[in-house]
Amino acid sequence: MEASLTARDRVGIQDFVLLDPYTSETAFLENLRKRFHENLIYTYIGTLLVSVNPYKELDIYSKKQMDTYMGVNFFELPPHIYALADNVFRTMQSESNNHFILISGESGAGKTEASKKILQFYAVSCPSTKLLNNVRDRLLLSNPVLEAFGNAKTLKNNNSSRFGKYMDIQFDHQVCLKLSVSKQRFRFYQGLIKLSILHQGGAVGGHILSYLLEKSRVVHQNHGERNFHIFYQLVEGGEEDLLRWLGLERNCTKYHFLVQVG
Ligand SMILES: Nc1ncnc2c1ncn2[C@@H]1O[C@H](COP(=O)(O)OP(=O)(O)OP(=O)(O)O)[C@@H](O)[C@H]1O
Repeated sequence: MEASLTARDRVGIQDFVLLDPYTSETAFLENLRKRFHENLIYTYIGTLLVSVNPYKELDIYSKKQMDTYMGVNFFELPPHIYALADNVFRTMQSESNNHFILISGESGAGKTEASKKILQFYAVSCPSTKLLNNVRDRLLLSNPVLEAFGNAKTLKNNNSSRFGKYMDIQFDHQVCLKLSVSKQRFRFYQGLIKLSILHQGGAVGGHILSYLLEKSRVVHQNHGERNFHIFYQLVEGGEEDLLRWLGLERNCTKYHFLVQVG
C-alpha cells in the first residue's frame, strides 16, 4: 500500500502525533494550512480525524476511493473519512461490540457533509440484500426531505441544520448501524454515529428521529438569514394546483416571513 502514497500525500505531517513540536498551536495550524493548500483536508491525531472544510468539490469521494479504503489498515493510506468509517465498521465486527463516531465542530465546519459521506461509504461497503438496499435507500433519500424542512440559510452556512437527528439502520443478521446527529444550542453541533452488532443475519429496518427543531425561525430570522428551505421550495417550485389550493402566490416577496433577508 505504501506504493500508492504520492509525494503530495506526504505534504506536512499526516498524523499530528508525529508533529514536532507537538504542543505548539502555531505548528498545528501551519501543518493544517500546508496540507489544505494541497487540497489535503484530512489529518489524523492518532485515531481522531481533523477535517477542514474545502468549500469546493474535491475528487476524493468516488467509488474508486471507497474501494481503495475498504478493508485497509487505518494508517496505511492517507487520512480520509472513509478510512475512519471502515476502521470503525471492521473493529465493530471483530470485537462484536458497539462503536461510536462523534462529529463536532462549529456551524459550517462540514459535520452534516461528513455524516453523509460516512453513510454513503456504508451504503457501498456493507453487505447488500434487497431488503437492506431498501432501508439504505430510504435513509439516504430521506436526507433531502429532512434538509428541506430542517435546514436554512444562516450567516455561517447556506445549508445549516437547525435540528438534531437520530438515525438507526439495522442490517439483517450482520450489523446494526445507528446514526445520531444532535443539535446543540449556541451554534455548536455534534454528530454521533453508533455502530452496533446484532445477531448474524439480514436487514431488519431502521428509523429516523428528529428533535430540537429551531421552530422560532418560522416567524423570525436574524438579519441576513432565511426561513426553512421548504417555504421557498414550495412557493418557487410548487405545482399550480397545489399553490391555488393553498392560496399561495408564486412570489416569495409577498410573504413577510420569507423576506426578512438583509
Ligand atoms: N467535504 C466537503 N467537501 C466539499 N464541500 C464541503 C465539504 N464539507 C462541507 N462542505 C461545504 O460546506 C457547507 C457547510 O457544511 P455542513 O452543512 O456540513 O456544515 P455543518 O457543520 O453541518 O453546519 P451546521 O452546524 O450549520 O449544520 C456544505 O453545504 C458544503 O457546501
